[in-house]
Order: sequence, then structure tokens, then C-alpha cells
Amino acid sequence: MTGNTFGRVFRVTTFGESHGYAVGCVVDGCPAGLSLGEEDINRELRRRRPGGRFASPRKEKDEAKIISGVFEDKTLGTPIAIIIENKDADSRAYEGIKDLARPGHADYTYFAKFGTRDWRGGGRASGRETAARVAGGAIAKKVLEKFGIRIYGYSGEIAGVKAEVDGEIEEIFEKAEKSEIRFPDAEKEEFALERIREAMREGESVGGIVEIVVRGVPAGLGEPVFMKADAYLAYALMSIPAVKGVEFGAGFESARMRGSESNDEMYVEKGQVGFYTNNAGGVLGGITTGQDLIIRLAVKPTPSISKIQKTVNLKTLENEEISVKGRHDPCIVPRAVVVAEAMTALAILDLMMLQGLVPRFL
Ligand SMILES: Cc1cc2nc3c(=O)[nH]c(=O)nc-3n(C[C@H](O)[C@H](O)[C@H](O)COP(=O)(O)O)c2cc1C
Ligand SMILES: C=C(O[C@@H]1CC(C(=O)O)=C[C@@H](OP(=O)(O)O)[C@H]1O)C(=O)O
Repeated sequence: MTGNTFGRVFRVTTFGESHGYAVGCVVDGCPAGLSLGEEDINRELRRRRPGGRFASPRKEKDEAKIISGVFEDKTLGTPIAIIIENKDADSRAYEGIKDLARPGHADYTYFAKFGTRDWRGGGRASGRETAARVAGGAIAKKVLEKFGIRIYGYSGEIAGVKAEVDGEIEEIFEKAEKSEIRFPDAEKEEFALERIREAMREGESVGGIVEIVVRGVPAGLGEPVFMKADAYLAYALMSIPAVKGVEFGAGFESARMRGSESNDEMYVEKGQVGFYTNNAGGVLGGITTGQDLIIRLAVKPTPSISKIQKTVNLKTLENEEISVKGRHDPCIVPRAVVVAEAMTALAILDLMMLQGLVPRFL
């Protein structure tokens, strides 16, 4: 048990360090006969890759090479191995701080656990590792599409600026995809951008909220009592670096409601059970209700900032000060959206496969 694999039936193992030769993944358990090409994966990788005015300026093409498991554009049912080369790692900014633990990053805890670490960047704790999850998630998304399940993600809040959205999720998603920061509210976007710019000027960073809506999930997915659909999704989503909280539906707001406000009242129409509201976020008793899944993730501000902070030298055990230079995301939220979609896809597909809902041959 090394913690590098997610999933019970549809399993994804990621490998690679941010400043090593490559990152990548091995996907095991994918049904045979799924049409799959590198472009299916690259489309998702492009949505996540660094670059642009409000992201790390590291220039990575993030082009996937499929080196196993696909023949004549179809999956074989054998392990699918994908490699994404690191083409633009630049370790110079890390040389002067190689023994210092960046506050908020994983330098101290990796050192405490392993007694060593790849100081050239975040290593396996780097946001770069999430490119590999997005590659695996792209495959899961393709399988889910066959079952009419679609996952939509966007930036719900950035630096305290909330997107006001309403209307169909497809439209919200399209608006978000047009925005540099995946913010679906054009009016408020300028305020969010200004908060990011301000943080950048001050050597700071900001956080926010990723929102995920999953449409087309059948009622009845998820296992009592521990492999609950919400518990498993929360586990998947909390594994994303910088995610500090996950809520479903009314989430933490439920704590302030009365029973009659929180309960989703029900009705029957033409023999079908329906709900007037969705405070549950699409899960009751760990089992999906057939409504949209509504999930929100709290993403913390990027830990690597140039503002001077107190820290420790892991070698000499002396108190020191640190200012982190280099190429960092001023706000992780817009890029984490894509990672959250991928982890959602992996968890939902795995739950479906656990229940025997996906044949071995598609
Ligand atoms: C897509 C993505 C991009 C990230 N970019 C950066 C970055 O540029 N600089 C940084 O210090 N942390 C970045 N992070 C966050 C760190 O990887 C994360 O905070 C660190 O591993 C510590 O883990 P924790 O915050 O989950 O405790 C990024 C995370 C993600 C998901
Ligand atoms: C390279 C990516 O993001 C990186 C995530 C990251 C971190 O510490 O998490 C630090 C920066 O990289 P570097 O190690 O080069 O300083 C980001 O650019 C990526 O997501 O592809």
C-alpha cells in the first residue's frame, strides 16, 4: 500500500516528479472496445496545463503518449500506460531554498516521512502530478459518456468573489470555459481578476471554491455503509493537492437550517419519484437519488509565495526566513476545476464498476 493508486476496479496509478523526466499513469480495469486516442486525453490536458496570465508561466505542452493498452484506436482491456514528458522544468529557483520547508507546501511532511525529498520542486506533491490524474480521468469520462453521465466544473468563487450563476449547467459550463479563470459570471469576473492581480503585486496568492455538477447519474449508485457515494467522492476529491474541504448540496449551510428547510420534499409524477429541491446534493444514505450531484471544494491559496515568511531549515534545524521565487499559480482554483472533474469521473466510474454496471467489453 503506497498510496499512489486510486480505485478498486477501475484503478489509476500515477508516477513521476514535477522536475523529473515525465509524469504519467497506468490505468488498469478499463473495459475493452472503448474508442480512445491521444487527442481524447490531450483535450483534457490542455484545459489543465500551466500558462496564461493568471497561472504558472511554466511552458508545458502536456502531450500524452499512450504506450500500452490501445490498438487500432480501441482499448484492449489491458493496462493503459500514458506518459507526459516534463519539457520545461527549471530548478534554479529551488536551489537556494533546497533545505528550507516552504510554509503551506509538503516539504516538511515529505522530509518527516521519507527522510529525503526531491527538492527541485514539489516532487510528487506538486500540482504537476495532477496532469497524470487528468489523463486517467479523461478515459473515465469517455466511459461515463457512454452511460449518459456528464461532469461539469467551474470556478464558483475566487478570492471571496462569488460567481452568480443560474440557468442550465451546460450554459454555465460553456461560459466558464471561455473565461481565463473558468469564472462563469462575466460581470463579476473583473473583480475576481483584480483580486488575483492585487495578490500577485503583493507577492501573495488567493484561494476559492470549485463547483462540480454531475448530470445523468442513475439512482442507486453507492454502497451502504462505508463505500457511500458521497464518502468515496469526498475521499477522491480531498486527495487533490490544496483542497481543504468538500461539501455536498447545502453542505455546511445545512448546519444552520431547520429540518423542514433542509429536507428535500418529494413527489410522484407519471410513476417517477422526484424532489422539489436538492439540498442533499444528490445523495441520501450514501446512495445516489438520480438528481444532479452538486459538490463544492474549498481550495486554499497557493503556498509558494514571494512574501517573506518564517520557516525552518530541515538540515540545520535553525529558524530562517523564506521568500519563494519561481513560477507559481497565483490562484489554483481554475486549474483545480479540471482535476476535480477527473477525480469525480474516476470515483463515479469505479462505483459503477463495483456494482457490475459496466460490461468488460463496450
Ligand atoms: C493544479 C494545481 C496547481 C498547483 N500549483 C501550485 C503552485 O504553482 N505552487 C505551489 O506552491 N503549490 C501549487 N499547488 C498546491 C500544492 O501542490 C499543495 O498545496 C501541496 O502539495 C501541499 O498539499 P496540501 O495543500 O494538499 O496540504 C497546486 C495544486 C494543484 C492541484
Ligand atoms: C507545472 C505545473 O504546476 C506547478 C505546480 C507547482 C506545485 O508546487 O504544486 C509548482 C510550479 O511548478 P515548478 O515545480 O516548476 O515550480 C507549478 O508550475 C503543472 O501543474 O503542470
